[in-house]
Amino acid sequence: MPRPSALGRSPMAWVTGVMLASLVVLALAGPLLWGAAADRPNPSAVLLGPSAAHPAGTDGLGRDLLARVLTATRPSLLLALASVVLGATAGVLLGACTAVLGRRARRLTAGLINLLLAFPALLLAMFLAVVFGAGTTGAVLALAAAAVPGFARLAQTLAAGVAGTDHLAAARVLGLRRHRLLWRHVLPNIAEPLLLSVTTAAGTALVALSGLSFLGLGVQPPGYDWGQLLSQGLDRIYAEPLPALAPGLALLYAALAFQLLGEVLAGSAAGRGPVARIPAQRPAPSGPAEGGTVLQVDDLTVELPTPGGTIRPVRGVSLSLRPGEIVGLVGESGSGKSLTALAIADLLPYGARVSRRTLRLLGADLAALTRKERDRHLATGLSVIFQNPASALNPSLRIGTQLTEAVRTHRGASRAQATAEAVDALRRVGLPPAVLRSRPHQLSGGQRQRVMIAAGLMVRPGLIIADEPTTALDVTVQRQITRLLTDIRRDTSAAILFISHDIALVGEFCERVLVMYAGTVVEALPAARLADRTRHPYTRALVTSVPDLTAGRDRPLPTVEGAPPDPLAPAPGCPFEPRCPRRQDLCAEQAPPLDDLGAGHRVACWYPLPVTADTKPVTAS
Ligand SMILES: Nc1ncnc2c1ncn2[C@@H]1O[C@H](COP(=O)(O)OP(=O)(O)OP(=O)(O)O)[C@@H](O)[C@H]1O
Repeated sequence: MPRPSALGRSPMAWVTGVMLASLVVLALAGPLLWGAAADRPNPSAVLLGPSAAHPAGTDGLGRDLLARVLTATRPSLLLALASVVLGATAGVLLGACTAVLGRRARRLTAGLINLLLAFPALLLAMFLAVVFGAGTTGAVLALAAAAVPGFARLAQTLAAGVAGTDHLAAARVLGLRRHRLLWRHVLPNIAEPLLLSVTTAAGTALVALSGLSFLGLGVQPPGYDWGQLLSQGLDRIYAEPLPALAPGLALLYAALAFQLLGEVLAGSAAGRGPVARIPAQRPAPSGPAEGGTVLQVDDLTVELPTPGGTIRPVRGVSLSLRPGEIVGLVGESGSGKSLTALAIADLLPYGARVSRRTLRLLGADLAALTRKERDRHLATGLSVIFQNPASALNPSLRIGTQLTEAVRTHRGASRAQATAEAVDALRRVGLPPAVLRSRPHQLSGGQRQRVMIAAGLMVRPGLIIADEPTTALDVTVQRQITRLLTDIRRDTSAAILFISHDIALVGEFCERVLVMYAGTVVEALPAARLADRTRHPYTRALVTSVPDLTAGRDRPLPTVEGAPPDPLAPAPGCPFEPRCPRRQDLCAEQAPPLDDLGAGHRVACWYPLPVTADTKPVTAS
């Protein structure tokens, strides 16, 4: 929310504060100070004009109109606020839940919101006021119901932004239930714009409620609010304008105060600059690996619907990791690395279809588990470190809350125990316990990435998937993070799947490397072979295109000529064939199988390169 210091410097904020304070004082003190005069009939002073005794005149029973206007502040404000709170609560819950519902329920809810929005709000309020019955309760409920669609649409739109964030994905992997996702991860991140809307909606509700009372559908005699006083004053407006003007001015003053409040809060929020986008890390636990394998994936394929048709960005990928092993998954942008990781973590976007022959994590066949069991197994066995630590941590939560959430949810750990574990996890990644009290925006990029890694360690994962965890960091911090991952592997025996487009980094940091191209693994080999034993022309091209400091500065950097194939029009042959310097007829006709060359080396190429010793050494870029 806006900082008090920023608000304090704005003259408009001061004016707004004074106006709101005066309304609050009037609402509290009005009935006590002027309630008696407002209700006391005086047959000798009926329908008088303004005078010193009655500055706004009197009504048909001789009651002082100024006293009635001042006394009506409380009911007018309370009823308007009640209708806004009810309408906003229902609307926000309806709209925000679309971020955590399944596809079908989300569509139904979105359809319902669209349907409700088709009715003009004020007409709907009047209709409902008649249905609920003329009176205070009916008017408040009618206005609340009429406000629901607007708030629902706003919350739905805002929540859609949160739904695509890494930190919500991270929370899903943690296995948090939907209501918890909603309360902890969606609502806090959309609260600010919603609160701004609530303030302006309060002014609108005030006017609308007075309108219903004016029409005889709202507050009923002997009760009264500004709308009803306005209606009574209107009967004699040509003879005495003040009895109508006084409640009208009060209404205008209060509506303006709420409107200004919205403006001040919005201005302050905008001036603060964008909120650091969050996120964090994900989950994961530990468990015994079966047959010495932490992860076994065979023939993984992912299909995604796109406007141009269905694409298969991952096709028949197989990989396995043993405890304590660091395997690199490398390839140019769009080769399917992230989708492979997301498929393993069960985090694919809505609409994705996944098929696989085997998907075993820590001894469990994920396909054989129920949804709930799978979520729990993933939440306690797998940790995912996202590329952008600034967007992977929830900006609205303290680091301590984010670190302890998973262990408290899954292991039922007490707050003290979870905090002790969080301090230990932070220590392991080289951060002090004080970080627990920080929020993500108070940390540097490297510190956030360490926090993400610490969050993953909290569940003692058997497998850590690090999806380009160093791409957003400078080279020095990159080194610190890769060293940290190496230490973690040594200390915990967790296997690490390290995804990167930087083949030099992968060659240096990993033990085995899988090279992906156009959704398939084209070569798998020990990292030590990258320098001079690559057999696939694409891998060789990647290796030779790594710049080094000794290259002549006047010579252009080597690049891999051409572009990856169009995923909407896959060719039957080898996907690299159009760019391959060694292509022959067979390459365009048939995709090559991933042949085993022995010594952990496999290649998918009809005409693999001969082994040479003249390839340049791979050095970190
Ligand atoms: N939600 C989606 N809908 C449609 N296509 C998608 C979606 N997500 C990814 N793709 C496409 O799938 C392909 C593989 O994407 P993926 O993110 O796995 O690539 P990547 O190798 O990780 O690339 P990068 O290094 O840029 O992250 C790309 O062509 C991408 O455009």
